[in-house]
Amino acid sequence: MIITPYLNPRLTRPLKWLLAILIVYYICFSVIPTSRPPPKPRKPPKTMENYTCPFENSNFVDFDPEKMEFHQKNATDSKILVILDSLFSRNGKSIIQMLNSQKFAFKAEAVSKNLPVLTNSRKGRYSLIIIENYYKYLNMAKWNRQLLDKYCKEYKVPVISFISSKPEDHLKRIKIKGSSLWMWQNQRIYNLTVSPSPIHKISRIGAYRNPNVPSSPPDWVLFEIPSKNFEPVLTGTVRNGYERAVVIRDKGAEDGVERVIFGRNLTDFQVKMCFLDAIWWAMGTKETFQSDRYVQVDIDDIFVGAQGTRIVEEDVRHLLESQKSFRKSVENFKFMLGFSGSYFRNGDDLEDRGDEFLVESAKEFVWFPHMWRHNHAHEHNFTYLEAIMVQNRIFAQNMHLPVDYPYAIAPQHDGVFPVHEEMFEAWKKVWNVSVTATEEYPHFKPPTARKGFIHNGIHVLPRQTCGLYTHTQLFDEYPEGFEKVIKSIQGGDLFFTILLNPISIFMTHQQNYAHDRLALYTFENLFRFLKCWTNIRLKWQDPISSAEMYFRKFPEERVPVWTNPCTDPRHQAILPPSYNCSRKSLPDLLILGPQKTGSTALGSFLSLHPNVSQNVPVPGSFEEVQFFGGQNYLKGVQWENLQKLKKKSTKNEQKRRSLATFWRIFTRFRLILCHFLSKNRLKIRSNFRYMSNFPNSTTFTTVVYEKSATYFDNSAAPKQAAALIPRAKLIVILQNPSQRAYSWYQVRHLLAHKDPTVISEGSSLLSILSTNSTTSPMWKIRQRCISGGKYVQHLDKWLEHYSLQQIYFVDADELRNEPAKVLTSITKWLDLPDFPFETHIRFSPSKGFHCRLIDGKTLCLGGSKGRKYDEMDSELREKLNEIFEMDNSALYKFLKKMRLKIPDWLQEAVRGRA
Ligand SMILES: Nc1ncnc2c1ncn2[C@@H]1O[C@H](COP(=O)(O)OS(=O)(=O)O)[C@@H](OP(=O)(O)O)[C@H]1O
Repeated sequence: MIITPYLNPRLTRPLKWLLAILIVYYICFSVIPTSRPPPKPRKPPKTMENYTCPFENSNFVDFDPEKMEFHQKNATDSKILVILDSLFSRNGKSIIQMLNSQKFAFKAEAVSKNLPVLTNSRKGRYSLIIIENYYKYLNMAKWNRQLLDKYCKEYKVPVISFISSKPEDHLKRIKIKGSSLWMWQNQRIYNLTVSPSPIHKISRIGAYRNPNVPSSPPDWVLFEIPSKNFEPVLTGTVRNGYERAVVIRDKGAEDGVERVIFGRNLTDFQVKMCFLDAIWWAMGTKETFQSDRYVQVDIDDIFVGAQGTRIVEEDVRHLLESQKSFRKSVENFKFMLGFSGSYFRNGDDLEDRGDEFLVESAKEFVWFPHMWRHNHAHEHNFTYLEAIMVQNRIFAQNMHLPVDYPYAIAPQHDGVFPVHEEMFEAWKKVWNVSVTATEEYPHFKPPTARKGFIHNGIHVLPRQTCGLYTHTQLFDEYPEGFEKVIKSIQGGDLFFTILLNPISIFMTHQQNYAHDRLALYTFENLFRFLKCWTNIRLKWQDPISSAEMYFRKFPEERVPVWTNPCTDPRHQAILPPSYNCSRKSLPDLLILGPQKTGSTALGSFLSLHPNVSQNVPVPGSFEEVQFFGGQNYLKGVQWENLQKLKKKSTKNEQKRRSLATFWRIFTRFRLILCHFLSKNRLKIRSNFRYMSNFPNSTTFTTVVYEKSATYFDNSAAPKQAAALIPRAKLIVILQNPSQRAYSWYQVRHLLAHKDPTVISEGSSLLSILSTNSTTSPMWKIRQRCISGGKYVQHLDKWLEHYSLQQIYFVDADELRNEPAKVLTSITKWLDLPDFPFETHIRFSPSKGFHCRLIDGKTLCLGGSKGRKYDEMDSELREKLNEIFEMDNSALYKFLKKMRLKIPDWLQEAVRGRA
């Protein structure tokens, strides 16, 4: 017999079968569990004492909003001047945050030898002056102090200031310079009480507490209350029982200047509330001040969460009970539940029952959609997003979830800001969404600076956090201890979030309502604390009404302010992969104009430099991008992308519809399909529009410029440009405004032949300029004609956002007569290598202007630049010079003060009128 090294097939076949059976058995009974694991033990609900108001039974005078008083000012702009000790001081930062949150216009400056300009030609620039350090105010240079006091008296502008203790100073009782007021420093107080002062709006008069923290040093500053000329706003009781003022109002009887002086910084919540009251007293009116606060609590991802962390039936019952009891503090209160259907019944048995009970109680809540799963919008295209939204909608229909409002929240706010156009489009198509909320606009931090915006018909409201995340589930395991939650509720961040925002939309998660129900404790106690200490009325309203109210109150926020997503790590993380932050795609230089000053010539000469590139020509807007302050800005940074998408939408309408049906039928195979779709998702994604105007800018050694002569006198452009390209350099061309207006008129005059309603033929510039009726269409033309020449007025706006060092001024006459010289100076300023412009620019006698010399050919600008028309007659010149007299004089003073070169035409203009 031959023994082979191989086994006989008759033997191996049964072995193979046995092995196969074993594998199948293993898969069936080990990898795929036959039954769910038993529910994990759950934490019992925490039994903890709720907050009780220390003066619950005291008889305070009821707050009457009708009786509120506000400070009456003379003619001033509604703006605050803030003079800070330094731009980085802690108290200074708190002041700025408060002003930001209340959306008051303000100008903050570090204290310096020079006071900022306080008036313009007609009125005062500021209606409140906040000085961080009262000592600096008292010891100001005599002439500055006189100037400031005179301004405050004349315009009835109050001063708010802070005085702090000097721990090393042995003097306790000090007389305040120039006043009958005495102060005590380094004091400890045992009772802090809200005095009956008309300054209070939010603080409840009579409310008191012992603010003493045993370990804190005795560092309060207290004021003696000398006479009726002074009024205590907050009082403190010292050890021997004397009452002194912690915040005092100097009614101005002694020197005509009203002041509110704080003997404490903003670290104490009662003092901080008092500061809020004081700024509203100084800046507000009965119409603008509001004591109602709207609170919306969203429970995001109501079905999302790991097994063992989710809500059960008993938690849902408590949610319902709390909702009812919250209505006693918050009018109409309703929890808003955000759902992703894919996770329904994804917990253990108890949790699945919890999900079912939620659905059974659906009509008790307000429901809003997320995605089908926890999908990150920026990773997907319109088709995919639409499909998963449809799937979630089918879930809602099947479960009879009442989705009553066109409100949705994107998982992790992804796609809301930075805007992912395709998500906005899908939202509108599937859910008809008109309102959403995000924490990311303009940036996550600081929360006090969060804003809203409207884009593509969707109202985006600011969203707030309240410390209730998926990882903050239990009382005893709260990061940094439960004390942090208490602090936040009792005069901390959470308390102030409600005080500072007319509408607070809070994000919470379902885990916060499970086990020991941290969220219910948090809101119950927050509402109790607010009721105890403030006069505010808490209310709930649906998000659509909130959006309407928000943008009615803050209409200036309607237009979004686009920022560069590459400068914010959180935004960078949620950009489509096609967006490449390592590629330079924004300009470093803006040629602002104004119109008709030679900006096209300047740009074309600058482009001769090998290290300079320009935006690609844009048809239909005179080759200019005209993004900032224009219609293109409203379309968003992705507007071209959207147009492409829309075209595709109509073409692919049929295709998508059938895809949605396909989804309905084959939901079980969704993951495979997701995978398939995600492979194709890059097909219709493209770059941001504004950025795609700069395709040559692949290297960082190149200066990329954009020239839009409409920017200079556009009031929205400075803010919008500074938000997107804060480090950009700017060029402004200074042309004699009379000449500039005349050149501008030539364009209008030519256009008039096509549009007789704008300027009827024969309307001379002189007649347009002589128009007095501000309601006539001619007045509009007049204003547009002269606007660009009011240099300082517009420069003021640019200088609010850019430093003077970022701006280069070109003399238009010099540019016209000696362009190479001007260009060489600009090259130096831009830190570019030298370039022999003189060999590339040549004067063309036929054109009458300098032109580029390229490959031996003279290339002049087109017929619309450097036109031939009659000289201005002397009457018109005189009229124009008269119109611009004040503006020219302001420009002269400005350039002189800043030690900048004064163009010859300006020297002459000012001398001529002297
Ligand atoms: N080299 C050269 N070639 C042609 N034109 C020159 C040049 N240098 C300065 N200028 C003056 O520029 C005026 C047009 O200004 P802008 O380019 O800023 O006009 S626009 O606002 O962009 O339409 C234009 O105005 P008009 O003369 O009224 O046409 C010129 O006076």
